[in-house]
Amino acid sequence: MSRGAWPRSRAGGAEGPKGSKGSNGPKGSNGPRGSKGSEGAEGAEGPKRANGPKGSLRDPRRELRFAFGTVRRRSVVAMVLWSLLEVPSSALSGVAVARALDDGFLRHRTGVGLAWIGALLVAATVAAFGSRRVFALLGDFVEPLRDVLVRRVVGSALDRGVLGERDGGTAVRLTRQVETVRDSFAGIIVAIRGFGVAAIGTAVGALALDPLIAVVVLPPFLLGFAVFLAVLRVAAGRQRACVVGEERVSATVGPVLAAVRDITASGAEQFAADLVAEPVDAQARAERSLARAAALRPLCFAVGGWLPALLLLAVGPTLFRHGLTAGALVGGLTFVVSGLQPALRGVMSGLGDSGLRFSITLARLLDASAPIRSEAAATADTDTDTEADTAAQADRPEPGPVVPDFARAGLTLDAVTFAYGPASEPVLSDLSLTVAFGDHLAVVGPSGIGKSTLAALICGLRRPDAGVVRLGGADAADIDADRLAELRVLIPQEAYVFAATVRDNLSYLRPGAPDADITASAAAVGAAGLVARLGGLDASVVPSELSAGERQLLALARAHLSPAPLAVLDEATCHLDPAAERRAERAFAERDGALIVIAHRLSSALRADRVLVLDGVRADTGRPDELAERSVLYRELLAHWSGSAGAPSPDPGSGSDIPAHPSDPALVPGDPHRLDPAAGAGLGHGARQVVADRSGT
Ligand SMILES: Nc1ncnc2c1ncn2[C@@H]1O[C@H](COP(=O)(O)OP(=O)(O)OP(=O)(O)O)[C@@H](O)[C@H]1O
Repeated sequence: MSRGAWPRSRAGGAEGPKGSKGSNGPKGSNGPRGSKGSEGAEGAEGPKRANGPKGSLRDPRRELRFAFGTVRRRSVVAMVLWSLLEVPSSALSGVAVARALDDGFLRHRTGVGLAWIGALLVAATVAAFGSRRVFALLGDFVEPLRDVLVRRVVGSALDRGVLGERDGGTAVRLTRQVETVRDSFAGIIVAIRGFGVAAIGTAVGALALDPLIAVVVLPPFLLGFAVFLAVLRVAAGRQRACVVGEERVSATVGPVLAAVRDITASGAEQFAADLVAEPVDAQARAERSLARAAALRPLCFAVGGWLPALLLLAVGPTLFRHGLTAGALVGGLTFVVSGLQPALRGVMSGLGDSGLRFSITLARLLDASAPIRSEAAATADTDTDTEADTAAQADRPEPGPVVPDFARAGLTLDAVTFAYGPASEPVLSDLSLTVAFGDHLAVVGPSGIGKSTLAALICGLRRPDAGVVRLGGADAADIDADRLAELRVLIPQEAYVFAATVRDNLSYLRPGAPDADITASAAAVGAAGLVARLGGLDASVVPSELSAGERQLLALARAHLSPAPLAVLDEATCHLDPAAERRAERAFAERDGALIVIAHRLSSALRADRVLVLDGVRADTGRPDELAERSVLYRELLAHWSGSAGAPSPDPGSGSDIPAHPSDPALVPGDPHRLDPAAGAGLGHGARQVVADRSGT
């Protein structure tokens, strides 16, 4: 038996195994949350790997847990429900053949025989419909995994960059490996699902046809599968040993070959040969051991796939004496040949090939992209053990799980400090802020001052180096991803839409939302016209055919519909014209909950109840009019914005319901280049003053 039966899966296929040593496992997927000093935080390349497998290479369950942890429960439920449509076809296959023979063709009742065959065709059509939906659903399984991995790889590369490590193309290679993981994960899902459908269908069908058939056919089938699982476990371990052995060989042979002239000159040939011999022998042993495991795979198929058929034929004459009909015997064989054998073959190839490729590539990927945390964060954590910090934590909430309640506790930032690297200046320092349920806060500040960083901290995407961000009273760092998604929604500047229906895009954060709610949210943010033009909720979205403004409108509608009480708009309306922006912001302000707008236009700031001005590491908060009086930076920003207020960037393709002409209250009607002093109504004194100043009145 060639070892090809257990393909030599390599990390990332063609890219080869280059991951780093093992790590102590994934600690989340959203950025730098891993523990300092994890082995995975070491460089991802080079001879360090010669030290052999650590951590993850010993435990494939880690990869499976990681992958399935990204799958939403509703996707699993949908997959199971659609798969159920395939069970009748599987169950009917043997039954229909048996009845067609016994009740139809063998009694010269052709019509009855054809009717059973017709019933089988109908069931197969229903099954085909179910399969189609199942394959369409595959994306819901694999895309979240890919997103999590890409975020992790890119985040890790950025963090390493900040720490001064050279990337050397690792991020690109790892990103390619992400595709390998995604495809092999899909292979695993398909294999497991197909096996389940065939096993359940055959069990139900065989019992319905004649329990004797089930008794003969199912035990060897399950035995073959059980043996395969046991062999798979062994093969996976040997596969890993081969990968590691290969790495040891290359790490040892490489330096020896590079030094061959010196070795010859110093007469150290024997020493060098001994040095290389051990890893080469170990590698050969690992390969032979893998080949032996590979030889067991056809045996498993023989037991699970062929033994049931042989047994059926062997005991057939005996069963006839117990009332088994010729049709039932043929039906039983049909179950074996058209149900059990393909299912076993599929699961063997899915778990044996895709499974091993998945497990090893993902293990490498997780290790090589293990999150690293800034020194500052690590130091902060270490310091928490000190007495001083114990005292400082006295006013933290009671220990124990806090159930976040945004309506009660809103958002608070307590003395938050954050820097992108240990050697970097903090972007935010000692920032405290409270946003209650119902608040509308605008965040303003010069470009690069830290507004997006603040948004990421608020949303729990980054963890402060010092201080704490609390959402609904709970430390955002302790809230799991699903709960976080229920608490806050972040709409970034680059809106994300995906190739699916308009409904899928809009209800992504609130699956199963009624159409009326989806339509209401679309209308509220000004996307109703766009939805209508696209062809309604069932129309397909082709992301590349949408303008940036149209993508923003869809993302805004999706966020508006989400159940999260806190909405954070990080320049999320920058591709809309001012009127469309005003409408979208108003929709969010009127929504139940709190709104934080990272403002990029004067009007956004003036509309808010309060404004947070970020100025270097300093910050000031107040009503727009108060700030216009006391904050030099805020006045400068207003002046800068009002100077360029006439340069709105309406997106002609935004599809907004609102005319593209800017009708912002702060702009002179018909003259987008000037501010309207009359617009001062509703604005504070300071803001009115600025409007008046800038409009020359
Ligand atoms: N991932 C990162 N790694 C290192 N530095 C970063 C990272 N992201 C942002 N920065 C730096 O942190 C600072 C704050 O960036 P941030 O994007 O939060 O500013 P901003 O106020 O949102 O800017 P803008 O208005 O231009 O979007 C900038 O100096 C930026 O270069």
